[in-house]
Amino acid sequence: MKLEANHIYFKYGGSAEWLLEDISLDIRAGEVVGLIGTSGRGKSTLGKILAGQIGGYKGDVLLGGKPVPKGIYSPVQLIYQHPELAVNPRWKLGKTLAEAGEYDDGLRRELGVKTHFLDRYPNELSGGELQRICVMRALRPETRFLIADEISTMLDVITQSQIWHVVLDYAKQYGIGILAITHNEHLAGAICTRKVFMQ
Ligand SMILES: Nc1ncnc2c1ncn2[C@@H]1O[C@H](COP(=O)(O)OP(=O)(O)OP(=O)(O)O)[C@@H](O)[C@H]1O
Repeated sequence: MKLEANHIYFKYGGSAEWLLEDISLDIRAGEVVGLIGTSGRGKSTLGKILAGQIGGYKGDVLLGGKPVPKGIYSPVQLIYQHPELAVNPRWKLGKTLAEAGEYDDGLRRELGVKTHFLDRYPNELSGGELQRICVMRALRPETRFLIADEISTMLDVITQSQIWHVVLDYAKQYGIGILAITHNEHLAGAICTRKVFMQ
């Protein structure tokens, strides 16, 4: 199975020029594709389009040759650089996690998510603790592709490598394909099976 973006054109409202102009990209099951490019080039925007979080583009996003299903737990999961923007600030984190269904307790331990974190609101955790929960939410057997948008930039090197280790192991186990958006050439060199440059 592959996730593909075919001939995508997109601009934000009010802008005269295309931000994305005839962009095509595909990610196959089990691949770790690094998406690399200068700041402001539209990498995060493309990630959001692939994950179905932005509409109003021209072109197609297909999963296994069909439009990505909507209205259910999405098989294409996006993890953002800013975890605080990805969760409901008024919900305790246990509720946020439960929304996606039952969670895997082994995965919780591997990611270093303490059970008492789940009884707290997002502003009662550090950025790194919150990001671990967002990673945990996105790693489910139903996930087919993961868009990881600078997911570890706010973490120290040890935590960064611990989290990527868990993500890559999980992806391998379930044949998940990953698009890793990063500025970090060292990280891309260590984790990616292929790199795509947006210039
Ligand atoms: N919601 C929005 N409305 C209007 N313009 C936006 C919006 N989000 C992003 N942009 C603009 O679109 C351009 C591309 O942003 P995007 O975040 O996709 O780039 P990027 O390649 O991921 O950048 P970086 O590497 O700095 O994260 C930027 O010029 C940004 O200011």
